[in-house]
Amino acid sequence: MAAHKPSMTRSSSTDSSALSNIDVSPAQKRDSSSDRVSASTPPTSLAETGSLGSGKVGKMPALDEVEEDSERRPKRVRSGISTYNLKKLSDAQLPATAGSSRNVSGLTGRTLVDGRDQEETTPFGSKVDEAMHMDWELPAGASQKKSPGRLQRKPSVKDRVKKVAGKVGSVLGKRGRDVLEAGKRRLGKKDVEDEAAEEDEEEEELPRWKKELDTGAKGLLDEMDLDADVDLLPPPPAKRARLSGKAPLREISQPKSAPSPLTKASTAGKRMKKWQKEGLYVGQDPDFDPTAPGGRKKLQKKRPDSSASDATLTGNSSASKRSFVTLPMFSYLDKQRDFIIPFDVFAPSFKKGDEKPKDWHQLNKNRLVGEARELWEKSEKLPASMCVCQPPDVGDQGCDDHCLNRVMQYECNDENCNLPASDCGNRSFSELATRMKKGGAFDVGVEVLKTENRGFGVRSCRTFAPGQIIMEYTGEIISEGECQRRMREEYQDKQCYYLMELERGLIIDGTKGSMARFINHSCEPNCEVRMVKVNGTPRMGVFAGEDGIVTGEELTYDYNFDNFGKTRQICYCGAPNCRGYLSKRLNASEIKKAAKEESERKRKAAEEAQRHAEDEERKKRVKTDRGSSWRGWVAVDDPETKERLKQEKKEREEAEKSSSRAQRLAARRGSLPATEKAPVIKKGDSQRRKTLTIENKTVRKTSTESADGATFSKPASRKSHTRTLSTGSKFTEDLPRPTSVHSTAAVTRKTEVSVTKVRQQSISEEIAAVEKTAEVVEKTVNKKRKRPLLDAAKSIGQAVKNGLKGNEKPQGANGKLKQSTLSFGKMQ
Ligand SMILES: C[S@@+](CC[C@H](N)C(=O)[O-])C[C@H]1O[C@@H](n2cnc3c(N)ncnc32)[C@H](O)[C@@H]1O
Repeated sequence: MAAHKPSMTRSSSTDSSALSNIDVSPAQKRDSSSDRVSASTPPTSLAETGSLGSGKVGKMPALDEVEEDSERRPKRVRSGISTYNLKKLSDAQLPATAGSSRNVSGLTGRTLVDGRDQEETTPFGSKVDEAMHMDWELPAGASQKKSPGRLQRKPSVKDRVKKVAGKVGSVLGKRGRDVLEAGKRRLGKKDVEDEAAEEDEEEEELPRWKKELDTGAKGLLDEMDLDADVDLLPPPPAKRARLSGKAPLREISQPKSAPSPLTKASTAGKRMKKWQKEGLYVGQDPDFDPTAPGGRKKLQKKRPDSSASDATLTGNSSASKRSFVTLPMFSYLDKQRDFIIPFDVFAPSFKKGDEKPKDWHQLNKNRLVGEARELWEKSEKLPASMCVCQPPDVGDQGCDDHCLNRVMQYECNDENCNLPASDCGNRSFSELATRMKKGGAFDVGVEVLKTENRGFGVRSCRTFAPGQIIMEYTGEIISEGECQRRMREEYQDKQCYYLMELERGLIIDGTKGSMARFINHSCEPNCEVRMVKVNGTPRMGVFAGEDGIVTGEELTYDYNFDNFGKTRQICYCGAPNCRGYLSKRLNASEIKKAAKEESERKRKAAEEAQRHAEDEERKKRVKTDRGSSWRGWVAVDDPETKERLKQEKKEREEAEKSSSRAQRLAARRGSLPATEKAPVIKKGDSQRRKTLTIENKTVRKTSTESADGATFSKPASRKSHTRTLSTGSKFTEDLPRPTSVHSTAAVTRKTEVSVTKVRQQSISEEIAAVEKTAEVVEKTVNKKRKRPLLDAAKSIGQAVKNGLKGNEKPQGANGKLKQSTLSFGKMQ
């Protein structure tokens, strides 16, 4: 079988990272096997565990392990699935060791090349073996018969077989077995000579399962409208989305297409590693470390162009320079997910139990509605443009910031751009179309998340370079009139609006629209939304901002609207320079005006607050001053009344000072409190008199009604009235000036009661003294006689006491005080 020995080494000819470093050279096999295994593994645990976590891709044991294992096992002939052993197909060239047969699922490079022990037992295998040898060692003449391109395709025959086998080893389900059988039949039928010719047919007639595997998860945007560039791509893959569980399988093949900016790297040079296409590294340059100080600067250095960045991110440039890539965004893992197994990392889509947006009709292409259609048709046709950009230097990207098309917001295409697509840096929507066509979660690169206080939002699940297109904002295109109508009639009760101006007079209503509708506002955004004319059609794209986007970041842009809804909405973006509201960013004069208005508003608010505080304070004071008898009158703020009362007080004070009569009375009264000094009422003060009159009446009434039942039931003299009145007046004066007349009466009543108590004490003392005197006199003067004087004194005293207690009327003729009572009156 010397002719079957391949003489070349293949290090990266397959899509799979697991298979990409398989060395089929027997000479080198043993020495470098372990190195190759590690080299084919992504540099962190993510890629390794991606396959482990999925549970669908077979575990890859280390080569030594496999060898040991095989030596221990007895050699056995396998049938069924095992007859399709890749060892056969790949024409093993390693020296055979006893019992080197292995389980298919334990795929390693060694497994693929060491299958000699089964040759005799598998005619099918030997056929394939022959075919494989033909691939590699066709005589020169034979190869010349075929087209020159054939030789280039030959490695892919092998790869494809390996892929199939890889699936057998990894999927291991009924489907896998069916596939295997189908492949077996197909291969078995064909003649070796014809096989290569049929490759192309096979490629076209891929069964559904193959398409699914090839395309992987369709992702979330299965209705994406693809523009003209899509024509260059092969027919779309399976219609239904296959979610992240299948994501690791997508790497198996790339769609054959004309080179696009995105696929350029993979078609022109090395193929992309799995970890570069799936997982948190997607879109990330190996040199890029967002956690390092100034790490983002690395992103900024890149050209603000998606195709350029994606080309560099494929690993062709810096990936090859480094043996390790930087770690992905751990914030993503810490904050958003439980880090259980890395498979979670590979499943950026919704998990069970996550809240999903309701009432979202996904619409991934713009739809003209109503009169917008007419407006659209009538709209000014854009003039054709042609950029004059020169081919870029090696490693650079053309159509940069100076590109005429770019400046005019036109996207370059083959008609309006001189450069080939691979050199042009102004084909964002074309790149987006390619990504969406692939449809995997990491190609789409975004997912919906539920935020704490802003409803739903959108988060990236890959890295985007500055200026790279992320997604398109699509929805129903409506006219302004229709927009007003919807706002008025349909959305009046809504919290969220999804309206965005596309062009003059045309608005995109994303209520039915793409995932971009969920992007929230931030006063310090990381994205920007721009209109670009693609083949003459205006489209709205969401682009990464100048700092780029790292995996796990929430996407935001500045809404910058005038009136988002009827009232201003409070902004919860949390940016240090947050404007506070979801409102427009203002220019200098508007800021000045707004600042003035704001300060005026603040001043008024402060005044109001001050007034309120004063009112509160005054109410409190009034309450305290008035004590428990206070009935809740409101203090009067009327300045006139205040002034008048002040004046009155002053007059009274002066009168009090100058009244000698008042002083005499005070001296005579002795025990009475000084505050009860009677003021002198000025003549001519009619107002004052009037007030006093009212008080006077009140006092009289009070005397009668008093619970204490004052015994002075004989109408009080003019003098006593004056005294009482003065007391009431004084008390009133001390109050914080309620103007109610009613208040004066109440206060007066209280005053009267307090005065009466003082008098009661005084009277009692007098009575006691009189009684004592009478007793002494009678004892001394006439012991034998009756004691009329003492009796009279006692009688009077008793009467007074009774009167004070209110029990009985005082003793005396007709209930009236006797003569002696008059002297009591004098004693006051
Ligand atoms: C276009 S929608 C964005 C998606 C929305 N969060 C949802 O759940 O559908 C705009 C609405 O989101 C909310 N929103 C967006 N950004 C916000 C922010 N920074 N602060 C508060 N609310 C915000 C507001 O209610 C706004 O009307």
